[in-house]
Amino acid sequence: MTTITLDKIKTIKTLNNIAKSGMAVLKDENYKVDNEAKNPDGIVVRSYHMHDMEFNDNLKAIARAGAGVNNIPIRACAEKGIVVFNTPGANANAVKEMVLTAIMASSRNLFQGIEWVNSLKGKGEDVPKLIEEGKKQFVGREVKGKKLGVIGLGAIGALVANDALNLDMDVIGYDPYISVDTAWRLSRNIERAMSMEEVFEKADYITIHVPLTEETKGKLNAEAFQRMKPGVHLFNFSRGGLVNEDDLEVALKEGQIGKYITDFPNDRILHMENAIALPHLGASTKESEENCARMATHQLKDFLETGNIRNAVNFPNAILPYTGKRRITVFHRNVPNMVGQISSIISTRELNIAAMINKSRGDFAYTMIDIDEKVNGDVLPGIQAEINAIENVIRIRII
Ligand SMILES: NC(=O)c1ccc[n+]([C@@H]2O[C@H](COP(=O)([O-])OP(=O)(O)OC[C@H]3O[C@@H](n4cnc5c(N)ncnc54)[C@H](O)[C@@H]3O)[C@@H](O)[C@H]2O)c1
Ligand SMILES: O=C(O)CC[C@@H](O)C(=O)O
Repeated sequence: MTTITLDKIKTIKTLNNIAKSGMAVLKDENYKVDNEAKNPDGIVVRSYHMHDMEFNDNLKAIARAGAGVNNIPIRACAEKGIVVFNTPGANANAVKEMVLTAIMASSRNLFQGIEWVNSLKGKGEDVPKLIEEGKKQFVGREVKGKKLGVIGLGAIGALVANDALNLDMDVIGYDPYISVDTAWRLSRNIERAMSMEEVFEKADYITIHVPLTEETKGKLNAEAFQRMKPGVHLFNFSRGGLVNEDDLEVALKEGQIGKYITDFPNDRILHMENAIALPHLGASTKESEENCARMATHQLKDFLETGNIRNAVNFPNAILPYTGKRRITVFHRNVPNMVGQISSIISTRELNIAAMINKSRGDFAYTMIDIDEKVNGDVLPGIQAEINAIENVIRIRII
């Protein structure tokens, strides 16, 4: 008979540096953090590229301490019943502060100004005179009264849009998939664009805050640049892949884009004039790293211990108050009659279902069932085998 091991110690592997206060959440006798582990139950990650990784059969969840999940093969994970979490909003304030800093700094030519002043090192007593003579090349413009276009009004975009109003900027925003919660938080003084093109045409500054997906990849291209006001400043604190670099190079050369400020440089970008490159610092504050790490590890722990799913990106959220009784969790495809088949396997053993939840998201679904009595361990392998044999079941876990 197969043995089902319940309540064993869970091994966690980290693929990036994760804030200590986050890892402290997993510091108890039920967890072992081992970064060399070959068969971890859970992985905590930031930007580590996971697309080429092989996942072991024991891996149950990946917790991304951050927002973007383009470094993780989330569909392939769903196919294996591996839940991928992220931490929505946990680093949004850090990125917002960085974007607003970048808007002001680019407007006043601070980046180039500082570089030039540093180049005067060694000029001795002439430095003050040279500065007064040379500063005219860095005359900037004020943001007050200019229009900021915000593409993507999620956790970061909404904060940027609201706060830009306090800098006396006019703000126009575009997000066809905006959530109700975010819409409530947005100031009514933000103009609503009906298309991305409208933002391109109207804004003096454009900042993009959308995930990198098949839909958004390369969205900022020649066609987009041509619609923009000449000399526009473009801010990309989301992902490099949103921009077509061939087209960007031309637009910068021709002055159609006045400045491109990005958190995602590569060698090519470093060679482009008026491209200002930052070392992916948007979320790099102590506060944000701790927020993300704590949220990620709490979600991971809760899932490993109770099966509850909060803030997954490839499975639905599903929360069923945990009673400590036997819980059967099943990942399956989103097709009819799965709940019926699963529950009949339980009821034929005359076990009473105490609570149940079934949620779906796209092609995938998740069912949790609590059994009333603490069942004899011998019954469980049979239940597991029968549920596993149902067509369209991806994975079963008994807690
Ligand atoms: N530079 C950094 O360090 C850093 C830090 C955090 C996040 N990010 C990046 O920023 C992105 C956004 O982060 P967030 O926390 O605001 O995420 P979020 O999920 O809260 O917001 C994304 C928003 O984009 C919208 N959207 C999706 N497709 C769109 C489209 N085609 N057109 C317009 N809007 C669209 C969504 O409706 C959503 O409101 C992340 O996916 C990540 O790639 C970067
Ligand atoms: O982990 C980081 O430092 C950056 C994270 C950021 O790019 C995100 O998408 O949340």
